[in-house]
Amino acid sequence: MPQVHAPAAPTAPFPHAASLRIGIVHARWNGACIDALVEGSLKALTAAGVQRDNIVVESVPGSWELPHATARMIAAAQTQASSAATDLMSATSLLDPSSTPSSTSSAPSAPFDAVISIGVLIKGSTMHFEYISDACVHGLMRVGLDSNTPVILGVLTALTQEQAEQRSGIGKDAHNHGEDWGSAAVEMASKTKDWAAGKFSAQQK
Ligand SMILES: Nc1c(NC[C@H](O)[C@H](O)[C@H](O)CO)[nH]c(=O)[nH]c1=O
Ligand SMILES: CC(=O)[C@@H](O)COP(=O)(O)O
Repeated sequence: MPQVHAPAAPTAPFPHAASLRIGIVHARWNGACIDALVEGSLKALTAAGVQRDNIVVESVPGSWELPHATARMIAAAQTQASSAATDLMSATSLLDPSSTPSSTSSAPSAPFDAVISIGVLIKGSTMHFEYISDACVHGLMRVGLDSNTPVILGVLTALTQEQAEQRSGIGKDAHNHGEDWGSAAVEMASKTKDWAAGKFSAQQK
C-alpha cells in the first residue's frame, strides 16, 4: 500500500533547539505502536539538538484523554516556571549574599515550547472509533490555539492494525510518523519563539 510520507524537515538546524522544552503525552492503547511512535519522536527531537532532560513524557489511558492531559501539562509547566521565578526573586537578595533560592530542583522550569500528543485509534465494530477520533483531533486543535502553545497532532486513526503498524515503523517498508512529529515540534517551537519576538524565518522561499 503506497504511503504518502511527510515532507522532509527543513535542512537548516533550528537555532533554539538546545534550549527548547518539549512535552510528550501518549495514550497506552495499542502499546506496541505507541512505544515505537514515542521512540521515533524522541529520536527526531534529540537528533535536532533538543536535550533529553528538556523532554517530559507522560502517559494517559487513551486518546480520549489526550486533549485534557495536553492542556493540563501545558498549564503545569507554566506553573513550574512561575514558581521558579518567584523562588528566585524571594530567595536571593543583594543585601544577603548567603541567601540562596529555596528550590533545589534541577528540573527545568520553563513553559513547554511545544507538546506532541500521541495516540493510536484502531477502528472496531462500532462507531466508538469515529466519535473518539473526531473529539480528540478537534480537542487538540483547540488546546493549541487556546494555549498559544504548538500542539503536534500525533494521533493515528487507523482502520486496521496493519495500517497502524505501517505508520508506526513496524514491518516491511514501514514509516515511523513519530519522527515526523518530533521534527514538526522542533520547527513549530523554534518558529513560535521567533514570531513571539517579532522575528521571521531567515529562510525566505
Ligand atoms: N479504542 C481505543 C481507545 N479507547 C479508550 C478511550 O480513548 C478512553 O481512554 C476511554 O473511553 C476512557 O475514557 N483509546 C485509544 O487510544 N485507542 C483505541 O483504539
Ligand atoms: C477505537 C475504539 O474505541 C475501538 O477500538 C473499540 O472497538 P469497538 O468499536 O469494537 O467497541
